Amino acid sequence: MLTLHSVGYSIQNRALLKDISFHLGQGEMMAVLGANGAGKSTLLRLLSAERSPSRGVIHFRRKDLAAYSHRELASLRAVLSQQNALSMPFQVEEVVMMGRYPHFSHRPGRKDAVAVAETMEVCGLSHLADRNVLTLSGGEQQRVQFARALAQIWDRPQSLILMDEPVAALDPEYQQQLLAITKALCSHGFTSVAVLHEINLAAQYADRILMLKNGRKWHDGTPAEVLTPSHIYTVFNAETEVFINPKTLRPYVMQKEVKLDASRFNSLLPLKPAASLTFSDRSEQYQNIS
Ligand SMILES: Nc1ncnc2c1ncn2[C@@H]1O[C@H](COP(=O)(O)OP(=O)(O)OP(=O)(O)O)[C@@H](O)[C@H]1O
Repeated sequence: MLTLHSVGYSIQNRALLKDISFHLGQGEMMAVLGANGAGKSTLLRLLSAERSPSRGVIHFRRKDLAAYSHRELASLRAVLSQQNALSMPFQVEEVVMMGRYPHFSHRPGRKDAVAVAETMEVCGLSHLADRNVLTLSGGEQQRVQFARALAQIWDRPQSLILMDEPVAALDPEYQQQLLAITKALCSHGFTSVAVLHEINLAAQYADRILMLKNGRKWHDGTPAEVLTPSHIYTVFNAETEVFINPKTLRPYVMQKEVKLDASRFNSLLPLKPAASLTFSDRSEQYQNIS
């Protein structure tokens, strides 16, 4: 479905991605993990053809990604990016229908209406169909954008879904729901790549995890292969304990509490450490601040 051969991307002589190779098969659900600035969004921009690699080549369905027209790509892959903010008062249904623009020229047809109705139902948005999208909460708007992306490829199994931090604004229920929908689609032939910050959601849903560090591929494999304490420490500089869920055999990562250098930290704070203060000390200090 998707193959990267030694892909690199540079901007103003700075290499943001270096020598990345991997193959993603049809039906796979890949999570991309990495610290802030590791190059995850940049990689997604290359996979969506928003930007072109400076080195190497990306093959999508055995053809150079650069050889696809915009229209062809729009009917084969959908993108849910981090910046989706709308400024016009469209109705929710109209925004979801925007996903169908590549499929009709003047008016939406029956297939388009069905795709919109079905994706809104799957995403639990049917009751919001005629709401002004600007009046929705951040999480609701994110779910509308997810439905728009799904509507774009709804009737095209074998398509690719690319998502950059799709669950960042969602509550726990909808985080699970969005990834469960994506996983269900992958079991029907779709393929997906999602940039995630939530390690345990990646562990729970992804077939495959790609870990990036400083623009390089650091680890690539199943959640159990990739999510070890030493790999996580190398990539995130975070101390963790990893347990295996006996039912799913998937890892569960527990982060250890971070201990700050107390003497240095306390010297930077405006107040004395709370433990050494009496109540009257504290109220006096707060009064002084206000
Ligand atoms: N247009 C640009 N010009 C210069 N540097 C850039 C540009 N775009 C991205 N970068 C840099 O490239 C690096 C990778 O950025 P990218 O957005 O891909 O990281 P990320 O892994 O998605 O990070 P985050 O988790 O914080 O979203 C960062 O150091 C960023 O500052």
